Amino acid sequence: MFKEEIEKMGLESCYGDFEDFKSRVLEKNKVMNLTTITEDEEFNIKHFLDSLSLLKLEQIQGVKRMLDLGTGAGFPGFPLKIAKRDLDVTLLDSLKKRIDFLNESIEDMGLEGIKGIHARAEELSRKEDYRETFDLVTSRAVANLATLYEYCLPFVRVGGYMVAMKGPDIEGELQEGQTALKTLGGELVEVRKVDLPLDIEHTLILVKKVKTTPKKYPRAGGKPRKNPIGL
Ligand SMILES: C[S@@+](CC[C@H](N)C(=O)[O-])C[C@H]1O[C@@H](n2cnc3c(N)ncnc32)[C@H](O)[C@@H]1O
Repeated sequence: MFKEEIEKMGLESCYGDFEDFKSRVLEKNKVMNLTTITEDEEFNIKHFLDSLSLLKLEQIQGVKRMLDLGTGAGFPGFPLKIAKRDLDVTLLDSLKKRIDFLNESIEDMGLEGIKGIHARAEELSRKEDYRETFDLVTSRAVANLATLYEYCLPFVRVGGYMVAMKGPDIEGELQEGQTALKTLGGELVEVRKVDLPLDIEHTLILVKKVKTTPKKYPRAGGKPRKNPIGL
């Protein structure tokens, strides 16, 4: 089923790389915690097809430099790089072992224009080389929206986008995140429902950066998570 789905997307030439990366994740998963999804087809759908659902957003087409924040075992950033070789991808996570695994995989697979960085989002976005420099910041399963806006938006250049990958029930989080979104210079563009095989329904929250983020954000000391803006 996966092969047919990626053929439909015109990505059949990438099939070998998807299989290669999956083997690496599953092999490493025996010695460290990378994913609870180990069954083949479930992995293909929940990790690969879900990550690739971002390509349905037309705003993604012109993106050159993207950051995947809280990438874990590389989702969605790694599959996006496999699918779009001209994309410059930074994979960010605060767990060093996961970033070490990703950098080893990048090297072994001979990929260029992709790197893993071990840091906390709130600290890295204060550095000049990273602040407001990305065309796109993605994030899946990292935090609630109000917190996530404070993690992600400082990295996005004005005119760029952030996409939060969420489950089906998102209304409450969207409401709660409104103050944070406005404070940090974001504007909600679209809430797109995505249907995946096995009747899985996910939601993509597409936000545009319309104004620069005030210098005092993100706040230090774990505040974005403990005390989200507006809550
Ligand atoms: C539940 S995992 C999700 C991983 C991946 N995005 C996925 O969907 O499979 C959340 C990841 O976010 C990372 N993370 C959480 N807070 C972070 C922060 N403030 N800065 C960087 N990484 C963070 C964690 O270390 C963890 O690997």
